[in-house]
Amino acid sequence: MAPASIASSRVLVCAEATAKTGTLAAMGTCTQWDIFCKVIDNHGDLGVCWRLACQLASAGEHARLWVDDPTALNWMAPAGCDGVQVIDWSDTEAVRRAVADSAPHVLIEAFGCDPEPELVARFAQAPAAEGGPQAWINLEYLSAEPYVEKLHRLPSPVFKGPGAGLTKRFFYPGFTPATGGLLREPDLMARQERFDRAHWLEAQQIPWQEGERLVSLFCYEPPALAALLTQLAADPVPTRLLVTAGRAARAVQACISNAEAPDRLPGGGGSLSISYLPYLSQTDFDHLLWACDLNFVRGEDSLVRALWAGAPLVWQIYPQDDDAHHVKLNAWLDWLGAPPSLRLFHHAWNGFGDSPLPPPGPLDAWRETARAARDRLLAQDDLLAQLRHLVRQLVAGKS
Ligand SMILES: Cc1cn([C@H]2C[C@H](O)[C@@H](COP(=O)(O)OP(=O)(O)O[C@H]3O[C@@H](C)[C@H](O)[C@@H](O)[C@H]3O)O2)c(=O)[nH]c1=O
Repeated sequence: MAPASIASSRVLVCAEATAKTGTLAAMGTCTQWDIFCKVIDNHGDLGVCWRLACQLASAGEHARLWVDDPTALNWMAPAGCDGVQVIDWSDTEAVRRAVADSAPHVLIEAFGCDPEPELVARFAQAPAAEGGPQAWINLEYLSAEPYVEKLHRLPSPVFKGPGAGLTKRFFYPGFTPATGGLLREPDLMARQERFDRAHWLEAQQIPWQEGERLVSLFCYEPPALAALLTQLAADPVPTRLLVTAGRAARAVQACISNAEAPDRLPGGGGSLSISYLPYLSQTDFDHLLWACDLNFVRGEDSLVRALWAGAPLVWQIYPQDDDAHHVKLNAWLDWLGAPPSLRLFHHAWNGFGDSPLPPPGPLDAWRETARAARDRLLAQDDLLAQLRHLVRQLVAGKS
């Protein structure tokens, strides 16, 4: 079951204002945004869509998130989000009610999933007096490859189905000013500054000792995982590895039980201690990244969050069959300005080539790289600001 996050209060505010002014569009704010999300595997699709929905709601918009499997929201967002309505897309009755309820002004299909045809029909026919269909956005995956700048904001006419005659717009998140940017809450940096690491670790019952290096691990099954564990266990600096729930924890446990030299791995002495974490809320996942001296992340959303954390980071990219992820990883390393040590480490961590995994670091240089990248990103508009700007331009016929 999804968390009960239907913000009737905000929906009412929208409805009352509409009655007074005649149109939602006339209000300039409080537009209804319907986001469609299919959970393929892992958590990134939902993680990104949930963040976007919450940021829209915080900005005073009405957001409905359609998701075919909302179960992960139970741990990702146990408190829900005021102003976000979750619609279980696999529930026929919920879909019927939501379609009958209202038509969106902005339709967002995340990662090329086809939105509910009946809602597309309502969207297409929305009368101008009610704000009309303002924009249909195809929100794409994140990449630092050059094609992103070329394709961002391009129109894509719809020829078939209930939306025929309308035009979708590609929206590409990205790392440079000519892309759609990255999701970032307006108060993110201020919250991070106020963060109390010792207090948070204690609240999570993580037995951290002063002087112990903290490393978070969120990964798939990296080929060099056993090598990393062995290195950390042999390092003179003590490390506490905070292993996230799910695939990362299973991968670590498999390494430990398969280890040829288990006496060098945790449980058998050495400098490495391991804490297995429960699934954290997205808010606490951020806290984890803020607390650590080195973050191993994966996929899409955790990469962005690790960039905002400003600590040294290592990315395991989502593997693709045709090895397209090699190009994607290198494009990101180029953008990052990764020093050779970080580049080499990424290649080994992601299983490119035969080089053995070097020891992580130097962490000071990696931190400097991460901070410089964050500064560049902070100087750019965030994804939501860019998305709203595009919608305003489309409404004004200027794009
Ligand atoms: C482990 C953990 C994750 N999370 C959240 C953080 C993120 O929002 C989300 C993880 O998403 P990602 O970092 O993107 O990694 P992912 O590997 O889960 O998702 C991936 O899924 C594939 C299908 C996509 O193609 C990839 O691009 C990528 O998005 O889960 C928590 O909130 N708490 C936790 O304890």
